[in-house]
Amino acid sequence: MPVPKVPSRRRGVPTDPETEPMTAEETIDASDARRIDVGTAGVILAGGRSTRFDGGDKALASVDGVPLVVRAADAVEPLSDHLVVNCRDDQRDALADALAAVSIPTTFAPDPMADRGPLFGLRTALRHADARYAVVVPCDMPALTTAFLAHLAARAEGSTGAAVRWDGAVEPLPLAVHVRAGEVACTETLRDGRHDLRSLVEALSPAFVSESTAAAHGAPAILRDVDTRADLGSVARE
Ligand SMILES: Nc1nc2c(ncn2[C@@H]2O[C@H](COP(=O)(O)OP(=O)(O)OP(=O)(O)O)[C@@H](O)[C@H]2O)c(=O)[nH]1
Repeated sequence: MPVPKVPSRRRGVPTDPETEPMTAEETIDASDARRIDVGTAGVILAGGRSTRFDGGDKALASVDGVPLVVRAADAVEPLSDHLVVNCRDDQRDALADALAAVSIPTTFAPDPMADRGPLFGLRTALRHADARYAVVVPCDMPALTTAFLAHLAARAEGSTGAAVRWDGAVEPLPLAVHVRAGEVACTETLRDGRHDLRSLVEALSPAFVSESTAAAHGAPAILRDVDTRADLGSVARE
């Protein structure tokens, strides 16, 4: 099956990453051609600094005794052939300890440069994904359900991906994305000087889950993220 075409947003400017000059950091390894293009990867984005979360990495903070990163893994694991965890190098050991019980193969994908934002982190993760599609979740959305992610993944089939629109605005995470199309769109978006996941979703032009379907799955509660200690407390009380 061909890679779904990512709509080009830059008229008159070459946008093919195979022909456009690349920085060393963007060079795609030749082994890409041998990468597997079937199945689904679960991707957890965990490379943020948790600056609003008073003390420590929020990915390791617990709700009902279960670390947020483990909740993220539990949600994507039933849909995935393998798991890719994007993080910084210095987070890796603690995250690996927390995720020791994950039963599918798990790859850590540390960013070559820290603090470049979640879009950069997603591209790093997609480069480690041997799969046709990836179901991407942040480490800090503890109420996400496998059932909702399964719906998102099903919506993505045959498209560049699927995302959620809530109250008229794009919610860039969780996201189901065609791995190769996603890599191209991440690279183009970063080259355009945009570093946010909403710009990626705009570039991908994916399918969208309707608000009524999202609501039937428990939105907005399932989409609540944890930024602060207070957020953690209120999620735990629900
Ligand atoms: N790889 C990578 N991921 C990031 C980066 N910033 C945020 N993320 C991830 O993106 C998702 C949303 O993160 P935010 O809550 O907006 O940011 P955060 O850095 O984790 O937290 P704050 O420092 O409080 O803003 C989380 O899964 C983060 O781990 C980054 O610079 N690199």
